[in-house]
Amino acid sequence: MDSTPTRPAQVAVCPSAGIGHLTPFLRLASMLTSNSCSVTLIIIRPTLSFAEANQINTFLSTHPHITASEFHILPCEPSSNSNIQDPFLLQYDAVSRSAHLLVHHLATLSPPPSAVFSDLMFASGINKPLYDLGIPNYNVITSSARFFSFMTSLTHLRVTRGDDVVIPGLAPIVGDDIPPIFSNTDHMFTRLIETSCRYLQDAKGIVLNSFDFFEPESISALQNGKVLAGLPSVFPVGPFIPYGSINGDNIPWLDNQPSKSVVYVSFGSKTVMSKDQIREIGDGLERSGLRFLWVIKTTVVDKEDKEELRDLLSEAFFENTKERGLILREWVNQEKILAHPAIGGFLTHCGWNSVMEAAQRGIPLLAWPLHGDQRVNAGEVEKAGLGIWERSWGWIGERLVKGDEIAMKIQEMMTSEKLRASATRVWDEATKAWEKNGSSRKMFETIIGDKVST
Ligand SMILES: O=c1ccn([C@@H]2O[C@H](COP(=O)(O)OP(=O)(O)O[C@H]3O[C@H](CO)[C@@H](O)[C@H](O)[C@H]3O)[C@@H](O)[C@H]2O)c(=O)[nH]1
Repeated sequence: MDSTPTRPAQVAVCPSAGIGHLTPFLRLASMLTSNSCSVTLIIIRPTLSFAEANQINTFLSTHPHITASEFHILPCEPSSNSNIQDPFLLQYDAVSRSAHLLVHHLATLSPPPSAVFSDLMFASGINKPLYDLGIPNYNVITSSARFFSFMTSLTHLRVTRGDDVVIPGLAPIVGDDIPPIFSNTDHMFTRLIETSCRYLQDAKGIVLNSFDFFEPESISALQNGKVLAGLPSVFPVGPFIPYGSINGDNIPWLDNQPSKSVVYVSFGSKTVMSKDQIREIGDGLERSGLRFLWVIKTTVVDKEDKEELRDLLSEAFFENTKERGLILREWVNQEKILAHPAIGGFLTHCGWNSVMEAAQRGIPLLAWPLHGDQRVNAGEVEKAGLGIWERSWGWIGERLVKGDEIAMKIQEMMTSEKLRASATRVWDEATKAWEKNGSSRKMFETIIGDKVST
């Protein structure tokens, strides 16, 4: 018997910008370190938001075995042809333009990585060089399998605004669910996604934060090569496992609410909506008569000044809901909130992390997408039985959705026995995926096995 001790695999984990991309990578880093890998976390500098900086600090303090290595990206540049204002999109572009420098940066790590887990935004700069160096590189996809299928298809199909998109192996993607920017091939973000996906073939594998039960059609079409021939192996290993103790305090108010009675309302880390729409949500929550925990964000990046709550909502609203509602403006610990027994439903924009976190807890969702992948994600939520989606509301901001409509849908989410049962089934299946012989666990073990032996 070979008595040589196996050296732990040296893994570099490379997230890109924004909490929605950072969080799944921190979870993955934690999962890898719990499975005997020695992990170096690449930290993009500068970070855009306080939330990211805090999350990284807390993560590193709770994971002393993980080494951090700062990677300074090139400055953001205003987009020449599409007038992009969103600081996160500009940051993705800067990450992608800096990606070739990451290869040199990785080479300076000591010991050098024997495997890399990197965000799709790095693909154009690192996939080919790492392939040539014989270092297995797994591109980690932070969105749904279905939206990923759409992104990879941009390499060969033209999107016409409003038209359904037909992808082999999948039910057509409804035209209205695709953000209009994807019909503009010159748009910086469209080019970024398309170019990145061209390099996927040089990756060792594609890691998805999804699981077989949740997205059977897309996962199987990706794995069988129907979506795109030449893709490397696809590993659905979701939901990524939360590592606990992220920043954000306990909310004692929740402890005093009855089981499954509270509607949690939050639209992710960077959502902004009009004041009128915020007032209508307030009206909806008031009319619903339900308890609620509402996280209001009025800035795209949390470093900007906040609007006074009293300027957003009326005195009457505060008076009428003071016994049953709590509004928070700061960063909350969503992971902890969703795990709290008082939470009975979640009005969400369907950012994929929020979807997977709700799946892990069996929390019924009411989907109201804002942008990007979120309408496609909402469709997956509905199909899997985790939530309901009122398509007529459109994207957030497309039309003013009135309080009475919101109240009706929230009540449906909170009272439907059928929905609660199907959401509980999703919870069971998400749990099973990570049990011994579960689909995600087996996939994860395959990656670890491949990597250690490379
Ligand atoms: O106050 C807050 C707000 C958010 N979160 C966490 O932050 C993450 C937010 O991620 P997500 O729900 O995916 O929303 P976004 O930040 O909007 O995510 C971006 O990234 C996702 C993954 O690519 C995409 O699906 C989204 O469309 C895109 O907007 C989740 O883990 C939340 O639990 C908190 O803990 N506290």
